[in-house]
Amino acid sequence: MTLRHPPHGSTPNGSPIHHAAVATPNGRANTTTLAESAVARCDGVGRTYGTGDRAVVAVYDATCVVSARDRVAIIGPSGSGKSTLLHLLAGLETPSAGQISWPALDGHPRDGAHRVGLVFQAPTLIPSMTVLENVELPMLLTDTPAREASDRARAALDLLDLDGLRRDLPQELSGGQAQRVVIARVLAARPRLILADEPTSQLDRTTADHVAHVLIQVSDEIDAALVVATHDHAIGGRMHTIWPMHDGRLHPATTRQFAAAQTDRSLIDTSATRHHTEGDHT
Ligand SMILES: Nc1ncnc2c1ncn2[C@@H]1O[C@H](COP(=O)(O)OP(=O)(O)OP(=O)(O)O)[C@@H](O)[C@H]1O
Repeated sequence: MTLRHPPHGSTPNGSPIHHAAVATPNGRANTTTLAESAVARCDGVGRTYGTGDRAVVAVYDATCVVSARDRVAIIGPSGSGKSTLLHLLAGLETPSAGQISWPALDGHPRDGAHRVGLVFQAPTLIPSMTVLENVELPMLLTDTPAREASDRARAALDLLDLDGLRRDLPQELSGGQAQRVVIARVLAARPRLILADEPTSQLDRTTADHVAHVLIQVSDEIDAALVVATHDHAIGGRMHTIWPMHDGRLHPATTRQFAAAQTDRSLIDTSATRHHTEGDHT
């Protein structure tokens, strides 16, 4: 099977490694390979949908590390594989090739307590439940005592200035309020890794900026790593690390390179790109 686009940038083993960028006192970015502190780690991960002439490689040979408290933005055109990579990192998809591990989560991204928190493009709230009940629900489903779930949900809603909306139903909320309720739900569950897929794409500029701010504030509050797939430069500019993605491939870059990436329309063009293959690469 061949891809239309050849690999970019490689390491001795042929795979680009995407390390966490770590700020240092002198302002320079260092890299870290602390495998034991990795919240999530991909080694040569691929995901192919379909087979034969219809096969599409959504993610090809991705090697990357998300460390504790990282702030990563995956930026790329529509169809470049950002959502698929997030789903792989969440353990919602199984790789067709390579391996994903979650060393700092005891190897289990979704078992037991809420180790991975998800924020999607459209707020995912249960329409028949109040705001408070929506925030409590995931904790109750994982056997958190009712009193504790209620306390944590109320505290999360307070922190996000949503305490006045506790009894409201999702249909009564604006888009920005609903997305903040989803973030409150993540905050209350205290995951180690937050994965957000275009969390601000349906919001106006002011609301998007506020939601982005809140998402980062919440990640700081609970010491979680944050990975956001986005076209939104306002979010990208606030992250430690940028992972440009194109045709299913991750390209190494850090925030220092982001200014250059912003002028490269190939990284932010929203036109769809697909990468058809002649077979399965696994
Ligand atoms: N379940 C699926 N079955 C078949 N093809 C899929 C599936 N999910 C994704 N794809 C294909 O994989 C490629 C990557 O899709 P993905 O949604 O990951 O890209 P993306 O960068 O998140 O796009 P967008 O920014 O539009 O959300 C696309 O060509 C898409 O059509």
